[in-house]
Amino acid sequence: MSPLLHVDNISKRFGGFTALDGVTLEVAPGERLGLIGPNGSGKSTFVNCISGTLQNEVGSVRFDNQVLDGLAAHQRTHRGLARSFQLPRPFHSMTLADNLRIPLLYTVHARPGQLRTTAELETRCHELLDMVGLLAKARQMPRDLTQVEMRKLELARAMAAEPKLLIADEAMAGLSNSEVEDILTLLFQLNERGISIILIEHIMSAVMKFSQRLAVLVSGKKIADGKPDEVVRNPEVVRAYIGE
Ligand SMILES: Nc1ncnc2c1ncn2[C@@H]1O[C@H](COP(=O)(O)OP(=O)(O)OP(=O)(O)O)[C@@H](O)[C@H]1O
Repeated sequence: MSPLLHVDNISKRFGGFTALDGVTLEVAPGERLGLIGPNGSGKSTFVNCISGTLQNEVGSVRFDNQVLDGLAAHQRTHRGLARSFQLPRPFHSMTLADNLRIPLLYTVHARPGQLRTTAELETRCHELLDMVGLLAKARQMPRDLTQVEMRKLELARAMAAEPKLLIADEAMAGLSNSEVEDILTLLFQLNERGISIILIEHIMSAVMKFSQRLAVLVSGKKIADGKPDEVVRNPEVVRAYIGE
C-alpha cells in the first residue's frame, strides 16, 4: 500500500540555524504514529513544514499521491491534511457552534458537493460537538470552557475539514491523567474511522499507549523510527533524553 504521507528529506533553516536537517518520514493510511523528541528538537517545525505554515527549503512532501510543495496551509487542509495547535486558537467572540460552522462552511467551498444544505451543515456541526462531548455547550463561548474542553474544541475544529490525516500537536500538555485518557479515547475513536494520526506529545505513557510506530527527532534529525518498545530502548534515544 502506498503511504498516505511521504516526507522526503526536508530541511528548514532559520537564518544560520538548521531546525530540520534532512528528515524523511512516511505515514500509512490509518496509521497511528507518535513523534517525540526533546524540547527544541524540531517537532513543531516539522509539522509546520508539512502543513504549509512554513515552507521547507529542501526536500518534498507528498500526500495522498499529490505533491504539496509550494501549496499554502489552507490548500493542504482542503486536500485532507489537518492539524490541531499546541495552543488552541478558537474564535473567542463566537459560540462553540459557530467555531465549527466556520471551518465547515470553508470545507463546503473547498469541496463542492460535500455538504450541500444548511440542514446538512447543522447536522455535521451537531455531530462534531457531540463527538467531543461539547454538544450541551454549543451556545457557550470558548472562555466558558475548561482546558480539556478547549483541547476537544480544537480537535473538533480540525475534524471539520474531514481530514485523512490529523496532526495532533501536544493536545494533552498540562492535562490531568484522566483528561489525558479522555483525549486519547477521542483520538482512538477518530483513528477507528480510518483517519491517520500523528501524535506529537511529551507525555510518554500516552505516546506508548497510542502509537503503532514511533519516530524520534533530535536536533532536527530523525534518529529512530520503528516499533515503540524498541525505539525507547534505542541507546541513541535514551542518550538524547538523559542528556536533555
Ligand atoms: N520562527 C523561528 N525562528 C527562529 N528559530 C526558530 C523558529 N521556530 C523554531 N525555531 C527554533 O527551531 C528549533 C526547533 O523548534 P521547534 O519548536 O520545532 O521544536 P519542538 O521540538 O517543537 O520543541 P517543543 O517540544 O519545545 O515544542 C528550536 O531551537 C527553536 O528555537
